[in-house]
Amino acid sequence: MKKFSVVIAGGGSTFTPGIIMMLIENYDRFPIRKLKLYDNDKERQEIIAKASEILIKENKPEIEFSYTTDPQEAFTDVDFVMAHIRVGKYAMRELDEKIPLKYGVVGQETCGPGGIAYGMRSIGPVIELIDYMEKYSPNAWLLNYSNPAAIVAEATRRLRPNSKILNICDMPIGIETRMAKILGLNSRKELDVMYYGLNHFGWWTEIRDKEGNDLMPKLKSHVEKYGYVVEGGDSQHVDPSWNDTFLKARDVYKTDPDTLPNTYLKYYLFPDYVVQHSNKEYTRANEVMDGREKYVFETCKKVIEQGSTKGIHVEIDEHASYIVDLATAIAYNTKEKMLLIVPNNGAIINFDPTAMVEIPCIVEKTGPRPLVIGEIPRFQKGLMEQQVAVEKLVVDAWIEKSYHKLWQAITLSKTVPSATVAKQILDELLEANRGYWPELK
Ligand SMILES: NC(=O)c1ccc[n+]([C@@H]2O[C@H](COP(=O)([O-])OP(=O)(O)OC[C@H]3O[C@@H](n4cnc5c(N)ncnc54)[C@H](O)[C@@H]3O)[C@@H](O)[C@H]2O)c1
Ligand SMILES: O=P(O)(O)OC[C@H]1O[C@H](O[C@H]2[C@H](O)[C@@H](O)[C@@H](O)O[C@@H]2CO)[C@H](O)[C@@H](O)[C@@H]1O
Ligand SMILES: [Mn+2]
Repeated sequence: MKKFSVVIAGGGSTFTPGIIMMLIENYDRFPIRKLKLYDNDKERQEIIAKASEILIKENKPEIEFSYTTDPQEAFTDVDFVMAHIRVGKYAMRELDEKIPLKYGVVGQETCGPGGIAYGMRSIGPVIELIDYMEKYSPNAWLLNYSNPAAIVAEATRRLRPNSKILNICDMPIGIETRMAKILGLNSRKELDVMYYGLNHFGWWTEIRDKEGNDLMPKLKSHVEKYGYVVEGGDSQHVDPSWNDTFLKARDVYKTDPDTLPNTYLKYYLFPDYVVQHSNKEYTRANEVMDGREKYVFETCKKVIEQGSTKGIHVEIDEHASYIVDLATAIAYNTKEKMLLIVPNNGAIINFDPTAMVEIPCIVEKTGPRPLVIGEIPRFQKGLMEQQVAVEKLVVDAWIEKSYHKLWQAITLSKTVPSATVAKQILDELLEANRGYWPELK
């Protein structure tokens, strides 16, 4: 059996140790000969990397492990690049969230003005990853889950249309895991779903078991009362803000009881509620810095100090095994049905063929084959047209270095009440992002 060489770009990510444990756990179906970490922050990555080295030595010593900030070393001799970079790290995420909130607008990592600011920071560095990969390992695939995935995907469609990049999001996977719990099933893999939308902006239209039985009625009656809140929850969403997001799906669902919604639609359909329930001084970025980031880095430091994981629990991010599903679909032509962010190209008949949509695809050796969705209703079509225009305007703004296009993008976001407010937010984001965004004219 062929063994693969993998580089994780964004090696210093809080998700890296859990993903490495997951890769070790899934070694039998996805054998790895070489695993490299790559980051542009040497100090941050070193802590994660030194602990990872110990994890690998203890669990799969046959994997050759290394870490680097040198692109040539990182991208030479690789089959898959798994990318989860956060350009500007949590310090910039905090500003993305807090600046819009000052003006009474949703402050969120990927939705609204914060997501737009993050998109303007991420386009260049993700394109850079593609270029490194193509220069040093032209046959490799880039599996990207760096955010904001919608804007990044539109940028890669336009700027690197022939590159081997697949954009994927774990939000539907997380929600489907909850759906399986609601239904009393062991795994989301027992579900057969149809879904359409944009990234962080979509709807399930069908959920069946493998025998074809309709599971929507049971799910709807749960979501109507509790949203996606399930007994026991899950280990990744212990913070109150996540619970609120899963619960609010109850109201999002009411806007179209024919479908089941993605949780992040709450930012577009209930922005007033979201703002009222946000703390302007302490946002999700603060929660993550005080929670996940602190915990992951403290745990890694303990592992390094004692030179082993003895008595220290490093959780396997089994939820992230969708990345292995994707890699094996490409490597072994498994033809697994997966939700990916791909060019619409007629899959949604009554929608812009050039839009990047999130839809089920059969994933093969040569890449994804999107399934036909057909026509979508006016409500969803209207919302998606507005949002896709925002995403396209951001990419226009980045390519043309246009202040005006970026102002239009923020103005058009459903989360923003007027062009005046859009301009105020834009001007403050622009100052905060100097050095990250292209110089706008
Ligand atoms: N698509 C999804 O479903 C999904 C799910 C979870 C997280 N994410 C994304 O994964 C990313 C990582 O999240 P996190 O919370 O662990 O962030 P993090 O800040 O802990 O890690 C990101 C790492 O990327 C590095 N980095 C930044 N710019 C880089 C560049 N140009 N080249 C190389 N490395 C660079 C940083 O130094 C940092 O170590 C984010 O983009 C996040 O939004 C996506
Ligand atoms: O606020 P964060 O950093 O905790 O999460 C932001 C990310 O939220 C989604 O990912 C979730 C996913 O939905 C869930 O199932 C589980 O795996 O945890 C992930 C991280 O909490 C979203 O899909 C990402 O794009 C966001 O970055
Ligand atoms: Mn996502």
